[in-house]
Amino acid sequence: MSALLETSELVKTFGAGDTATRVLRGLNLRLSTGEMAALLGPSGSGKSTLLTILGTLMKPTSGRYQMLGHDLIAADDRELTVFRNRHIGFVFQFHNLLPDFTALENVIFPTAVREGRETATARARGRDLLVRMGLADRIDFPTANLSGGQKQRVAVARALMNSPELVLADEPTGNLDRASALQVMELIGQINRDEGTTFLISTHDEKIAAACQRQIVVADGLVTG
Ligand SMILES: Nc1ncnc2c1ncn2[C@@H]1O[C@H](COP(=O)(O)OP(=O)(O)OP(=O)(O)O)[C@@H](O)[C@H]1O
Repeated sequence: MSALLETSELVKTFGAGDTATRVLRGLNLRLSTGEMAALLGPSGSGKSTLLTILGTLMKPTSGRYQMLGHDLIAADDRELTVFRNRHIGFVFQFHNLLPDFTALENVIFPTAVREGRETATARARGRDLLVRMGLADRIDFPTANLSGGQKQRVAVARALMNSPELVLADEPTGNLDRASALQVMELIGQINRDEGTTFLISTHDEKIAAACQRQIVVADGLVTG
């Protein structure tokens, strides 16, 4: 499989002097197109830091990072925003849905804001994704009225709206019960198989990790397994 992204010798240090914390210590990672990988490691090992850097939301202190042939270290903020909007989707533990907006409005909202209008194509894509997330009968419900698992499935649909090559998920099932968590993972797996979307999913849960084809372990700021 071809490489979707590759990091080399990523270092991230927070702070300076005596209080400096070196979180990533020369981390090397390669993700192939179409992989569904779990990111495991003890609390504080640097998983969220790594996801934030891979999502181009923060630059490393040093090291190299390439995705789809782009040098994302050399890119400026404007180029990174364009790149991120086009190629990367995000799912977080706390989904940040707008509670008074319907499921469909939440899914298409970021795209509508970016494009300055809401198109029929976007609505159709949003509906299709919600149906695939098992939410056909919840499309026009305000998200305040949905269960935790349903909300997280809306968040996954929102992340997929622009057909990104990569979806980064930071403990997406962290506040769900086991059955809802496994259902979200099953639906992510279907999207991975159907659309070839690459997923990197941080989790503390071995069962969630086992639902992925690959397990990447981070410890002390390095990939150790
Ligand atoms: N902005 C920051 N400033 C200073 N230190 C930070 C900052 N962000 C993260 N850290 C530190 O970096 C280390 C790694 O944090 P990170 O959130 O990446 O770990 P994690 O593996 O995702 O942990 P968890 O599994 O508990 O979510 C921690 O010691 C944290 O305190």
